[in-house]
Amino acid sequence: MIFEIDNVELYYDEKPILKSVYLKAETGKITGLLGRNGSGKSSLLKIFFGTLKPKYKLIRVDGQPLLKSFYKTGTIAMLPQFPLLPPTIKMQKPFELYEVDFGEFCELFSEMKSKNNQRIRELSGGEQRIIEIYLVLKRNVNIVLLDEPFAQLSPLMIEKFSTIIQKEKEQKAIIITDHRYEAILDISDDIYLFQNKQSRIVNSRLELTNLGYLPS
Ligand SMILES: Nc1ncnc2c1ncn2[C@@H]1O[C@H](COP(=O)(O)OP(=O)(O)OP(=O)(O)O)[C@@H](O)[C@H]1O
Repeated sequence: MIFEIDNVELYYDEKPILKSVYLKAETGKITGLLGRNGSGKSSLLKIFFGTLKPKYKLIRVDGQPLLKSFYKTGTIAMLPQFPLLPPTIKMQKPFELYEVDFGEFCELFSEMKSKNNQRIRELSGGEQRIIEIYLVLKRNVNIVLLDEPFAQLSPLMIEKFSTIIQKEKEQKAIIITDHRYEAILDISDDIYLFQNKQSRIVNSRLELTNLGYLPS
């Protein structure tokens, strides 16, 4: 499947944030978004998901315009920057809500198995994030949006999730943004740089340096 967002125009209090932004994601591909702080990456993900209304945008799925908020279709999942899970529920509960196999999770993350009776608020920030990323990635949807999944993860966890993301892309389109640009460059099939309120495809690390995103 091909997912496109086109002609995005976003203003906050009349201040332009995004202008004529275009982005494409495809089943079988990881699309990485890079850009300086405040360049509009999170806003674009929220607009795609449907929780932020811009002045203008057009979303197409396999060429057909999508006329309702994407999240209302039940075919998209998003990991926002902020915590997703209610703090008082027990760790195992959201697996039922998201219809994700808890046993498989425990096999992959054996260190989390003994914590299955703990409440979300009793886990570390990184442990909570591990559960959230896993749930969003494993949901039965067509497209997954990940906003800074790696921010609280240790290097080994970043590697582990990079592997899971690469496996999940076989059935899904995945859009990911993170300031750990090495990890993003490693796993992404396509990279967009957000700059000057616009998005552009970049093809090499040198281009990212020449465009002033990476230090020379
Ligand atoms: N609710 C809001 N009201 C007003 N301005 C906002 C709001 N949310 C974001 N902005 C502004 O919009 C711009 C883009 O923000 P956004 O969070 O999309 O950037 P980002 O590229 O995801 O940044 P970061 O990498 O730092 O998370 C920023 O200048 C920010 O100050």
